[in-house]
Amino acid sequence: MKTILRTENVVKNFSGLVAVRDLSFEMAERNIHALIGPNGSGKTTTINMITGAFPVTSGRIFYGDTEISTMPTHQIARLGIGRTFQNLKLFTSMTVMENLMVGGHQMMPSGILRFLIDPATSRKEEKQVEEKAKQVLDFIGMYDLKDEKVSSLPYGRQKMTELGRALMMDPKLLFLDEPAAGLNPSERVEFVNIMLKTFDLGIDLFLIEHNMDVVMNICSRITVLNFGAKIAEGTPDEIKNNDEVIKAYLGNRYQSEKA
Ligand SMILES: Nc1ncnc2c1ncn2[C@@H]1O[C@H](COP(=O)(O)OP(=O)(O)OP(=O)(O)O)[C@@H](O)[C@H]1O
Repeated sequence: MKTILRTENVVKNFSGLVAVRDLSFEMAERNIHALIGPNGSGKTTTINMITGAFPVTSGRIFYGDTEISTMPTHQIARLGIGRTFQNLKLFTSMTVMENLMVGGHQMMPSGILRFLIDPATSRKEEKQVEEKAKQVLDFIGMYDLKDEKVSSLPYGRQKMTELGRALMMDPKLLFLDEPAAGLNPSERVEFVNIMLKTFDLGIDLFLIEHNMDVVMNICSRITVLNFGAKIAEGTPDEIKNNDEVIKAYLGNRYQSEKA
């Protein structure tokens, strides 16, 4: 199967602290892949390097055949890599619709200068972004909430808004940082359903997640970090039964969740 993402010996140092050490892994196309591990093991830092938010200290990252290790965030986004954040990065005083439109505009060629030079094209783009936002709102089941201020919505709806904003950027590969965190059981079921629908659209998913029920049920491949280093990789069954992963992270937690 074709590889969509590959890291080669990636390292991230924060003034003396090695957050990610010599990390090499591959993600195959048409997969839901998870990155798991204890708090502080380097998961978010890894996503930050892949999406261009942090420069790598050393090592290389490839999206398909394209090296992205030194590309700026906006260029990586334009290639088709999207993300959501552990601590939501929404404009809370704006409406749901406005937040989605900000996401859509980031992918449009026109900026404020273009509006001054060519207002007709800018208006056409505005209309396209609005149409797309309506489709995305429908897809995430939030059309009725489109005019609500984000700050007035429950956390589960805010998280869904962030997913919607990421979808506005037409990703081919979407990174989700702890999608299930903070959700109540029914919100979690709904979010998982939307993630699966997103995958069915042809968008590959890469999750950081501590909820092992979610990970074990929807992911086909899992990479495990501990103290910044990869300690295991495999299918959910392989990971559940890996002694090093049980010792470093899972303990009997997964067994007790299943009980
Ligand atoms: N900007 C930063 N500056 C300095 N240290 C950082 C920075 N970002 C992360 N770290 C450190 O790097 C290490 C890895 O952090 P990271 O957030 O990647 O872990 P994580 O596995 O995502 O944890 P969690 O599951 O708690 O989200 C931690 O020791 C953290 O304190």
